[in-house]
Amino acid sequence: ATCAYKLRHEQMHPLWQTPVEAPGGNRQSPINIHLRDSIFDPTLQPLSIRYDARTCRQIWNNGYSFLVEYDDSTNKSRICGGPLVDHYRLSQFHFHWGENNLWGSEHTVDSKVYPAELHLVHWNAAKYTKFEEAIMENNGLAVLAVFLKVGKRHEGLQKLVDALPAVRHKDSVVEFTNFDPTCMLPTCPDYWTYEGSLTTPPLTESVSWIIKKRPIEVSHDQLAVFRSLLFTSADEQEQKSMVNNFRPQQPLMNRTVRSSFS
Ligand SMILES: CC[C@H](C)CCC(=O)Nc1ccc(S(N)(=O)=O)cc1
Ligand SMILES: [Zn+2]
Repeated sequence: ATCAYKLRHEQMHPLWQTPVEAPGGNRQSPINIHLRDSIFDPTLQPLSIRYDARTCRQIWNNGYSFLVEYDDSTNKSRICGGPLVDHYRLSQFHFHWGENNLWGSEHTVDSKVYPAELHLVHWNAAKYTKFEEAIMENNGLAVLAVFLKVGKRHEGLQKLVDALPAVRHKDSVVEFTNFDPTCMLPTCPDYWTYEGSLTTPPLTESVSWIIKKRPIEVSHDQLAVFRSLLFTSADEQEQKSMVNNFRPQQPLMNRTVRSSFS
């Protein structure tokens, strides 16, 4: 495991080879979830998740991952409950993955790493008027994370996989509609939660993280299509494959991870 860990660190995306420490960060993400130190919190509510496929708008390659973006001008796609006090609107979802099936996730569970991790990004529409404002506030964002493991083919994901070749290069955008992210959520309601940050710049400490305990399964071939994307734009001569786009893990500092299950 240590050799894979070392190899994983060396393969990391150049952006992270010199780990970017947020100035004075004491609630940075991602982290390892150490099960023995997590605390069951019986006051945690069930998560209430409502997504409307009709709010799905486009998919684009931002040079770091590929994002599926939603219309967040209404509360049609939103989450509330769980550790959240307010309701949060879905803005986009994206993934982080490795160059192989040995690593790729940002969070780990007792140091177990998954080949990929899904992030559904929401912002606090009860307190703020737009995403760019919420991103700067300590209760501004809620990211729902789901681990991916390699196994049987994920039928719901195939529509997304089929759209990826159209956004192969950085800054390419295509219309992408009628996709309900509910199909990518495990049926098991169990999750961990902790207060953290964005895992890419601006690294703002504004995220309530909600991490599902159970992974979803995708096929080896589906994950391979993620790795066919490029970090580079069409006009750059060197084409770099988009892999290992995960941030190094950050110190837990004075934080506790709570679980919704005992
Ligand atoms: C000027 C800022 C700009 C608007 C930010 C756009 C954005 O959405 N950033 C983002 C979102 C989620 C994550 S993660 N990986 O889920 O922690 C990381 C970065
Ligand atoms: Zn992410």
